[in-house]
Amino acid sequence: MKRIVAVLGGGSFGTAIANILCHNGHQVKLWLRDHQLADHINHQHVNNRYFPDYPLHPALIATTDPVQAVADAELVFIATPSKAFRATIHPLQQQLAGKCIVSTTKGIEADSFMLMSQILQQEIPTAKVGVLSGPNLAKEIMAKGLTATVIASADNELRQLVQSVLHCDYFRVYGNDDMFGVELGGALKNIYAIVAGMAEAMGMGANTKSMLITRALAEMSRFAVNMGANPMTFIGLAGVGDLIVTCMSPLSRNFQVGMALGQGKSLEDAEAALGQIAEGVNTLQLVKDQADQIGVYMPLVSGLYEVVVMKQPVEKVVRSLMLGEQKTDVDFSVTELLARQ
Ligand SMILES: NC(=O)C1=CN([C@@H]2O[C@H](COP(=O)(O)OP(=O)(O)OC[C@H]3O[C@@H](n4cnc5c(N)ncnc54)[C@H](OP(=O)(O)O)[C@@H]3O)[C@@H](O)[C@H]2O)C=CC1
Ligand SMILES: O=C(CO)COP(=O)(O)O
Repeated sequence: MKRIVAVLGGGSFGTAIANILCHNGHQVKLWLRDHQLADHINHQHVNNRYFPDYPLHPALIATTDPVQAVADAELVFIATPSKAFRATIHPLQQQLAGKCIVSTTKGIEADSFMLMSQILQQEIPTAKVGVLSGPNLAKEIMAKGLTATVIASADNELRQLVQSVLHCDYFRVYGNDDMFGVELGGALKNIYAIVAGMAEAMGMGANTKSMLITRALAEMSRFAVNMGANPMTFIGLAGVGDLIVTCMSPLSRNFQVGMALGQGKSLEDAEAALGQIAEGVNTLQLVKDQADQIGVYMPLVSGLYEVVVMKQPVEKVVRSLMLGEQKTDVDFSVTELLARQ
């Protein structure tokens, strides 16, 4: 069945999602800010700022008018950076009321420590809300590389709707009802991708990378469970899956920022050279403060904070991490997990 869908945010991920929706025969409007880029997409069928090498589906309509973009849509995806999320939806409160709205944004709001789904519930209380997250490098999706994602929502109808509009022979969509855990996983893994990029730039070996990814998973799930997430979510695509892809692929912008830092560049230069969003930089500061407040042990977050914010030499921080107090390997026992069910 042909659906009317809107995507707000015509950067890398919004463009990739809009293109799949068109590929699947749905009527799609993509909202973006830049008039010239919108014209180019409508006439040349290429997003020449974010994906100059990939043709877009010719049926994709770009618009710079957000009201027009969402007017007839029953389903709306939001793919703006977390910094711009509330400002994007606030003026559309009336138009978005009662619709199915899915955030694809992997970040946390500064000051409030709110996730995007929580902002949606606050700004548009009548909406049905979901979150799309997983190991989803936009460029690989544009290249039709085989990919899986997770739609998380408490609303079964929304989960089914999103599965039906997005799934195709190169994009598989799994469901999860732990929206909080899925969304937190997507935000947290960006921090560890920066650490992994630094390790890569410093020439560290496979043992080190494996240690980093595994301890990152332990740390992010410990934090998320403390905040109310289901620990099982972290063994899924939106947990360990997304952590692996962003800590291993040079396509990850967070990994690229880490690489630049590891090569001795300043954070400002690293972000400027990227020209796209790397959410992990803001998330680091917010999670460090929150972890300190609620008393969760997060040595990798603290170590990265020491390097990036406190400007401590990376060698000194690595040494103190390695020589830290001895800990157990796995935090959660099977008995404990079963008791949580
Ligand atoms: N890229 C990826 O592989 C994936 C990204 N995500 C998540 O999706 C979110 C968006 O990322 P992504 O698409 O990659 O980012 P990009 O940097 O590629 O694009 C960001 C988009 O948001 C727009 N934008 C930036 N600032 C504002 C603002 N203040 N108001 C309105 N629009 C704004 C940009 O417009 P303009 O071009 O005019 O600056 C652009 O259209 C992030 O949270 C990211 O973590 C999730 C899965 C995969
Ligand atoms: O979230 C992503 C892949 O799942 C994209 O990661 P980056 O934002 O680091 O590019």
